Amino acid sequence: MTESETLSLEAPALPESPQDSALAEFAAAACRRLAGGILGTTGSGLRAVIEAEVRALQAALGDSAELHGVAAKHPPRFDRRGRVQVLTNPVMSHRNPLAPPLVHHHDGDESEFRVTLPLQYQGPRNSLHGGYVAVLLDDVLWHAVRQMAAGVSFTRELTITYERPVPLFEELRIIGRVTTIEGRKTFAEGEIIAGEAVCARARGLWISPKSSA
Ligand SMILES: CCCCC/C=C\C/C=C\C/C=C\C/C=C\CCCC(=O)SCCNC(=O)CCNC(=O)[C@H](O)C(C)(C)COP(=O)(O)OP(=O)(O)OC[C@H]1O[C@@H](n2cnc3c(N)ncnc32)[C@H](O)[C@@H]1OP(=O)(O)O
Repeated sequence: MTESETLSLEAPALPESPQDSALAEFAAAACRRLAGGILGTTGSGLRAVIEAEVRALQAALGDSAELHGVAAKHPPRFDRRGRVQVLTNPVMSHRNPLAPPLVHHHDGDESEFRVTLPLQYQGPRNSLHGGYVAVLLDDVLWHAVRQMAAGVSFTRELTITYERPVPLFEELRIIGRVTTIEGRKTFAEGEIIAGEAVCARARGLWISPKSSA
């Protein structure tokens, strides 16, 4: 059980209604679609994309049936001091339009994301921007470390090897695993795989600050 799950049980009430949490994630999804549409269309196509999302948002704000029964994946929680906490992570949070909607699995010392990335992540034509390659690997390795190491650890060193372009528009497997734990230091490695091809590899070191170990 994560820290936030434990704290939410002690909380007297949720900081916003379940419908508003669902609305926030719906709005984030509309922002993602808009970002792809603004980059991927021009002229009348562009106007159609914008109009469709504006209409969808207006309908959702008007409490349309669209959101009934939809549970937010990352509703706000209370922390230990009773403050509202929103998951802002730009890779994981369903409430953050910058984060692609990915599926996360964890098994033993390994974490895996599955995601298909749209146009707004493009660097070279039809390929993922190299900085975002590092972002994804940093996050998946951090999740593997988080499961295995005591306390919260921070990325101290991260080395990326770009083997071949990471494709957009097809499902990627992004994998991280812990290799060694030495006191406050946790070493991890991983890769991004498209089909059968390893496109990028990462290895790095995470350190837990003295106070949190
Ligand atoms: C979705 C679920 C969420 C649930 C969350 C719940 C709680 C979450 C709370 C926080 C969430 C945080 C992150 C989550 C988000 C993103 C995940 C991705 C990860 C990141 O995006 S995170 C941001 C980027 N990151 C930083 O912002 C770090 C900046 N940095 C520092 O804050 C310090 O740098 C620190 C603390 C890292 C270390 O500071 P320090 O002072 O403790 O370190 P120190 O120098 O003492 O080294 C200790 C020992 O490591 C050895 N050592 C050092 N370097 C080495 C090397 N290269 N190779 C081999 N050994 C090495 C030394 O030789 C010594 O070894 P020895 O102990 O044996 O002497």
